[in-house]
Amino acid sequence: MVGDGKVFTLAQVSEHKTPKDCWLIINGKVFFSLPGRAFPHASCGVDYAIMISPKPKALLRICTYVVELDLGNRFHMFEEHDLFMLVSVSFVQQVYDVTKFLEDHPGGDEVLLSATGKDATDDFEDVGHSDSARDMMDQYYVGEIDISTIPKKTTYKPPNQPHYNQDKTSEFIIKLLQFLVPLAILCLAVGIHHYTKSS
Ligand code: HEM
Repeated sequence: MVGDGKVFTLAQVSEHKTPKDCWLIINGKVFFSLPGRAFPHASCGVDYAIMISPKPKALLRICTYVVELDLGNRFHMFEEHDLFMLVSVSFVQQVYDVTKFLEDHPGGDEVLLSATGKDATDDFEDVGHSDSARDMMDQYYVGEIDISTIPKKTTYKPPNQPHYNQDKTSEFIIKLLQFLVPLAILCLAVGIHHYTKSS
């Protein structure tokens, strides 16, 4: 189940990128429900796995994201048995209309404008915004984005390495010949010298 807000595509959000109309896509808030309990807001991110999980590897096997529940300013660390319930998690990104905030943003309006038309979560997180900054976000919330419309992050793949010959035998034979051939020539020369001298 996803929040009640309107769901936008990336293309729709990208239309709002001017100083008079500026929307941002931030965060990876998670909406999901556990049997009998509904948690409307939870933030997620792989970084939290390292921070909060006693068993990050086990956790990451179940779900790429780790969820940290915000229960009224108290953080709930998942117990191991909770993790198996993450299968029903839906990931959504919030859309914020920050037009009215542009002038007042302590980081300036340019950074906000440059963060439009894409998932600005990393930009937002890199700054290390305070809790009060996060609290302010709710007033600019206009909906959610359909994350399937956001291109997946591409990971760097090194170009294919040239195929090295693993068989070292031929290399060894060449080195051996480089040593044996001059030695054979030397022996032959010495032999000829002795033969001609004695005759
Ligand atoms: C709704 C979204 C946002 C809100 C409500 C917000 C709010 C704030 C607030 C209150 C501060 C003062 C410092 C703090 O309390 O953490 C701040 C600083 C800053 N913000 Fe944002 N911000 C938002 C989005 C962004 C985004 C997307 C970026 C980057 C592209 C950004 C970049 C910065 C920078 C560079 C500073 C200055 C940090 C410093 O000088 O130490 N902000 N923001």
